Amino acid sequence: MRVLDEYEPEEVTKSMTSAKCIRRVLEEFPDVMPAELPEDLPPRRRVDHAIEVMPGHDVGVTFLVLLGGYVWVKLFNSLTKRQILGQKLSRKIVHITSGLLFALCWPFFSVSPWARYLAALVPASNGVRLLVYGLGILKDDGLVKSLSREGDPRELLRGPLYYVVVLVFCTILFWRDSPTSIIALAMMCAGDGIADIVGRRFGSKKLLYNSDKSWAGSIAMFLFGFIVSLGCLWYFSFMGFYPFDLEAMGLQLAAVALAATLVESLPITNRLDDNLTVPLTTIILGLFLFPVKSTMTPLP
Ligand SMILES: Nc1ccn([C@@H]2O[C@H](COP(=O)(O)OP(=O)(O)OP(=O)(O)O)[C@@H](O)[C@H]2O)c(=O)n1
Ligand SMILES: C/C(=C\CO)CCC[C@H](C)CCC[C@H](C)CCCC(C)C
Repeated sequence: MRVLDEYEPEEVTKSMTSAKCIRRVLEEFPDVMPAELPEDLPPRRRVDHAIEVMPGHDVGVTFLVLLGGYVWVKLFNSLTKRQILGQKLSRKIVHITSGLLFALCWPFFSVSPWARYLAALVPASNGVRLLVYGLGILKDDGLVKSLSREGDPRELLRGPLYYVVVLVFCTILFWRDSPTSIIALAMMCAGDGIADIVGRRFGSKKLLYNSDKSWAGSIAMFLFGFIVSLGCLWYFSFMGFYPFDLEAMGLQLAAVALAATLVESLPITNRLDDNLTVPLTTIILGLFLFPVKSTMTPLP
């Protein structure tokens, strides 16, 4: 029986996905354990190997992330109810953290083609929850208070609902195959979220073309959105999904962050919610600057 590194490179054709590679490796080397895989494999492939042989893995991860989302929002409900956090700040922290924490869970799903759809069930189920409480079918004052500006349940049907719809689309359309989805979520969650917090507090100098927005808020959005995008891209690169080359992508990322910041600053919020315009701008630009790649390159 050949050991792994006796695989001839041409035997691992370029068209093979990581799942096929690993399945072929497992067929050929059924007793290969992650510890015996070549040391220079990126961490992600070790997780792949383990996951490939664990049926029901994705269902378990989906359940854990769903539970995590419920607990996370419940935590801020409680902090708001006990007046430890103000309603506006609580809503913004949930806005900044929820979508990012959700995306950071993506690498723990398997390479199965169905993984993205299972993952999308998490924001989709939160969307159903927002509809049920936003339409008044059920009542939960704590949830409404922690996710709305003025405590009106119908507010859940705007910003928060658009937010989870964007999460569903980014998960299904892009998944881990392109940096675009990660950048879009970083700009929507971190960028738009920090603009509100910084802008309300330090935004005395308003923008010339929009007296509701400030220089401080927009500069904070650009800088924090750019930095969080870089951090997320580094994380997905560390997990083995695509290369992280600051020199190659830094300028393109700055251009995307600037475009999203400019769109957010426009006086169109009363008609078009930032939770739609910011990720949409990022995705349109990102598709040109960061082409969609296959999730993994075949094993060497
Ligand atoms: N570039 C920005 C963005 C926001 N703000 C401040 O943050 C407040 C809320 O910003 P806005 O974009 O209207 O909030 P949303 O993103 O719509 O968030 P939410 O709907 O969750 O309140 C603004 O009134 C303003 O005081 C700012 O100064 N500069
Ligand atoms: C108030 C919000 C937007 C308004 O601009 C954010 C709404 C958040 C959703 C109600 C909850 C989203 C939960 C995530 C999809 C899952 C998070 C899981 C993670 C492990 C915490």
